[in-house]
Amino acid sequence: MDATVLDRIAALRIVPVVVVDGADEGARLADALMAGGLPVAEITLRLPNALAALRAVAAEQPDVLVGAGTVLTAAQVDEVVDAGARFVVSPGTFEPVIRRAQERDVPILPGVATASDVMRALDLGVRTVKLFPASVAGGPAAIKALSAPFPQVRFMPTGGVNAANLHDYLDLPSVIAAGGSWMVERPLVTAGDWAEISRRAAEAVALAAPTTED
Ligand SMILES: O=C(O)C(=O)C[C@H](O)[C@H](O)COP(=O)(O)O
Repeated sequence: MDATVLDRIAALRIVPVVVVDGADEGARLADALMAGGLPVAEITLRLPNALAALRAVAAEQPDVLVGAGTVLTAAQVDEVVDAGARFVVSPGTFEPVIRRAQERDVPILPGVATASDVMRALDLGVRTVKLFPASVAGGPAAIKALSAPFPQVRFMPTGGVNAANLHDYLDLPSVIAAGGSWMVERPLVTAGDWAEISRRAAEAVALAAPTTED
C-alpha cells in the first residue's frame, strides 16, 4: 500500500472532485489545477470517457496526484488502477471494492455515513474514510461524534463542502482533507474556463493554509 499517497492528500488538504470527459478535458483540467497550486484530482467515473481523462492526466501530468471517484465495483477498481489512478474513492463501504483496491495495493477511501459503515471499514482494514454526503450526514458535528468511539479513524468529508464551510471541517483533528467540486464545477469545464478553475483552486489552497493561530 502506497502510504505516501494518503500523506500527500493530508498535506494538500483539499481534493477537487472533478467531472471530466475525455483526454483533452482531463489534461487541461490537470494543467489548470497545477497552475492554481493544487496538484491533485479525484476524477469521477460519471461520464463515458472519464477513464480516458484519467489516463491522460496520469500520462501527461505526472506531478498531479490523480485518483478515481464514483468507483462502485471491483471491475472498476481494475479499470481505474490500470488507467493510472493512485487512489480510489467510493461513495459507500462495499467489501468487493475495498478488497480489490487492497489487492491492487492502492489506497481506498470508502464512503461512510454511519457508525456501522465505519465499523465495516475498520473490519476490512481501512482507517481513512470519506464522510459522504458530508453535509447531509451531519457535517462537522457528525465527524466529532464519530471520532469519540473511533479515535483512530481519519476522515475526508465530501459532499456539500465549499469555500464557506471548508474550515469547519479542516479544523477538526481527525480530518485529513476535504473533497469537493466547488472549484471545478462542470459548467466551468464545459465552458473551457480554465483560468477560473485555476483561480478557485488557488483561492481554496489559500483558504486551507493553516491560520497563524494554528
Ligand atoms: O460519487 C462519488 O464517489 C463522489 O465522489 C461524490 C462526490 O464526492 C460528491 O458528489 C462531491 O460533492 P459536491 O462537492 O457537493 O459536488
